[in-house]
Order: sequence, then C-alpha cells, then structure tokens
Amino acid sequence: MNIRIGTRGSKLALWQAEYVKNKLEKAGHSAEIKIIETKGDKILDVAISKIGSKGVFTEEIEAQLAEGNIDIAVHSAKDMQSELPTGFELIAFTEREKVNDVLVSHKDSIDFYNKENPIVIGTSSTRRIATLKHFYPHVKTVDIRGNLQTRIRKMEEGLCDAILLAYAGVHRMNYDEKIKLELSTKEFIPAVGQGSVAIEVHKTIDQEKKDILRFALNHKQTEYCLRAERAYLKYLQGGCSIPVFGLAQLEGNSIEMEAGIISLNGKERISLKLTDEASRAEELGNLIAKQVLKKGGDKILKEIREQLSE
Ligand SMILES: NCc1[nH]cc(CCC(=O)O)c1CC(=O)O
Repeated sequence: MNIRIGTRGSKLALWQAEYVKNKLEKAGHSAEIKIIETKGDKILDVAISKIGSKGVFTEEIEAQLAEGNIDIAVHSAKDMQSELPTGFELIAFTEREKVNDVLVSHKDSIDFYNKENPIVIGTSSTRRIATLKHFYPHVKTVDIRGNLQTRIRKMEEGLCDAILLAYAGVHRMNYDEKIKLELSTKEFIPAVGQGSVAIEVHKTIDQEKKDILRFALNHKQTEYCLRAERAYLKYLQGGCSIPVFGLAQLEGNSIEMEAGIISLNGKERISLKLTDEASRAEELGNLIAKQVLKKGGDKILKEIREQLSE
C-alpha cells in the first residue's frame, strides 16, 4: 500500500515524517512525503499565544486530509490540541523518546546553580518559565522564538547563555553535544505528549488502511500514556500556552501518572501522582484533572487565562 504523508516543512517536522516513512517501509509499504505550509510557518515572529486562533500549524494540513490528498498527517504529539476539529482523530503514537527537558549551550561551562552570577536562559514556554521561577528563582529568562536552528543562532549571537528544550527535539536535530544539563522530570515535568510523534487521520479513511497504519506505527505502551496525558489536558482545556504538565509512565499493566499546573509567576504549583490500570488511562487522566482543579488548580487556571488575555 502507498501512504501519502502530510507534514510541515520545518527540519524537525521533516525528521518526524521521514521517521514515519521509514517505519512504513520497514512494514512493507511505500510512502511519500508532501510538505504543506501552514499559517504558523508564515507568521514567524509573533507569539503563537497572541495569534489567537487554534490550529495555526494544523489547519492547512487537516484540509488536505479531509480532501483525501494525503492519508496521514504527522505531528509532534505535544503540539496537538487536546480536542481536534470534528472528523479528525489521532490513531497512533510512535514510541516515546526520552521525555526530559535539557539545557543546551554553545558555552563550555554553564553553572545553572550559580546565584551570584546567574545565567540567562532563552525559552518562550510558559511551563518552563514558571517552573524555573518556582524551583530556580535566581535564573533569568529571555523570550526566544523560531525553530531549533534559529534559537541556537540567536543564543550564539549573545541573546542568552543557554536554551531550555525538549531532549527529543535536540537529539533528533543532532545537537546532543551541546546538551549541558538534563533537568529532572521531578521538577521539570514535561508537556503532555512530549517525545512522541502522533499520526492524524480524517474519519473517511477506510478501516483496512487504519489497521495497517496502527500496526506499523503505533507503540501500544506509549499510546496508553499519551491517552492518559491527553485526557488530563482535555479536561483542563489547557492549550499549549498554559503551564500545565503531565507525565504518565507504564509499569507492567499499570500507569503511574504525575500531572499538575503552575501559576505564571511560579509561586503556586500543584502536582499530583496517581496510579491505575493501563486500560483505564483516560479515566486516570480525568481523575487527576478533577483533583488538581479541586486542590486550587481551578483558581490558578482562571488567573492564567485572565493574565494571558491581557
Ligand atoms: N513546542 C515546540 C516543540 N514541539 C515539539 C518539540 C520537540 C520535542 C517533542 O516532540 O516533544 C518542540 C521543541 C521543544 O519543546 O523543545
């Protein structure tokens, strides 16, 4: 069977599409990649949270799916909204890469813990900024945008000493030698979905194709974890600009999940850990969400929404 893969044209997106193409070929299928430019690729220097509309990186790709010009769309799982537009679904999640955030720098010595002479970290993730403020309030941050290659260039030009990124993207773009520190997932709990690649289809796809795709691409253990995390995100209706985090991990047949929320200034952080059977992944995500809201997460979430809309 020939599978037409739709993707954005950024280097990381192309890596992901090639990765999926390879897996399909190993399973005995042929595959081709179609690059689709999205609104998010055209508007480069505006904060995504300020462009406002959801799906700035997905709309044009979903249009191609709906028209049947491509069979699947490949995305970073963590960039996918918790609720897709009607008619679309995620049918597979590839095996998750190491989930940690890492500190990347061109400099030899980066002293993350130095309070006298604090380093400046480039990041535009509200989750990472708030987490830094909470655990390492001495560290300074500066807004940095663009793809990984652009960010590294801006850092080298002097904007900051280091940048805080997901290990998965840094590794996939071959910047391992610039990794200076690996942050613990006890403090820097990743964004929901971090490290996995998600496969999106339109509901008009026939069942046989869907089965073939799942068989070739889906990593069952990763899927359980991602379903739990995405249920959590959906319950909170948290978009990518809200500092919520969630990490589910499989131990045998059960999932241990830690998830929470942090206020933008880092002062309040609510985090809970619960365990349930893997088959109850979504219930687990929902339950943690309910408890996080009850423990004060509702108030934090409301504050964040007000602050972000200012
Ligand atoms: N929000 C941007 C983004 N989307 C996916 C990745 C790469 C890692 C992944 O796929 O989880 C990154 C970069 C980053 O957060 O450092």
